[in-house]
Amino acid sequence: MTDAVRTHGLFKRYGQQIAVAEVDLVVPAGSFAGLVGPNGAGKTTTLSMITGLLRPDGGTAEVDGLHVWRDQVEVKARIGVLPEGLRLFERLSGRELLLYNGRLRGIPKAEVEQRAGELLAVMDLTAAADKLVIDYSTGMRKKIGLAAALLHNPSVLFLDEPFEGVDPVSANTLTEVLRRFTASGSTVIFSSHVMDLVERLCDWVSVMSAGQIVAQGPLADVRGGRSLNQAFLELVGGSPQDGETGLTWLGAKPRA
Ligand SMILES: Nc1ncnc2c1ncn2[C@@H]1O[C@H](COP(=O)(O)OP(=O)(O)OP(=O)(O)O)[C@@H](O)[C@H]1O
Repeated sequence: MTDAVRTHGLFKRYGQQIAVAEVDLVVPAGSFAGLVGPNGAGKTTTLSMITGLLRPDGGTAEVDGLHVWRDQVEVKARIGVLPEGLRLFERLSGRELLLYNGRLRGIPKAEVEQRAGELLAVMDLTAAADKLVIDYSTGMRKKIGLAAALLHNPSVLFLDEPFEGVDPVSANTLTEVLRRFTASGSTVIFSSHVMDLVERLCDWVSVMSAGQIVAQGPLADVRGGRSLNQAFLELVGGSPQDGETGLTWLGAKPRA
């Protein structure tokens, strides 16, 4: 089977800083895949290059066997993206935003209206459907962004920190929507810092550290009998004691 995503030697530098150092990321089709790593590991930079938002300095990226930068139109038709720091059209209502996105994607009007109504209902946004996006909360923005990314039924969905700012009830709903999506053979790739969530949702994990993939494969293999959190700490070189060095002054009572 074709991998949903495959990169070869993907590379990006910002001045002296190497953000992504020849990364070979693989995600099998139909996976619910997690991309994890500490702050600054290169996750957003990697996802941006795979989704055609940022041009790599080296290497290649393929989605469904198509070259991201050579077959741009075909790739963009197949993917849905919820990027970090998503910019939305603030002066449209949630419903208008979905209808506009659907028309841009070339979906017939009646079909877009039906899909938009269903997505708004599933995301619990029906009551806010006619409110301007500028008045949406952080979690509501994530949900309308996710609805926009799903509207054209993409083959591969890329989500950068999709659960950040989302309340637990909505997070459960999003989880169910995404589970249903992968059960039908589509692929989800999401970045997260929340190991419990990744462990609960994902069947495939890629761990990044300092611009490189340090572990990748089925969840059980990456965990290796440990919790994912423990495996993560061992892989990225952290230890639970690290936070205890220094800071002896913090919390110390002022001397009388
Ligand atoms: N536009 C930019 N200009 C300069 N350096 C950048 C830029 N974007 C990212 N970097 C650097 O590239 C490295 C990787 O950043 P990136 O945002 O990809 O990490 P991340 O794994 O997504 O981090 P986080 O978990 O904190 O979101 C970091 O060292 C960061 O400082």
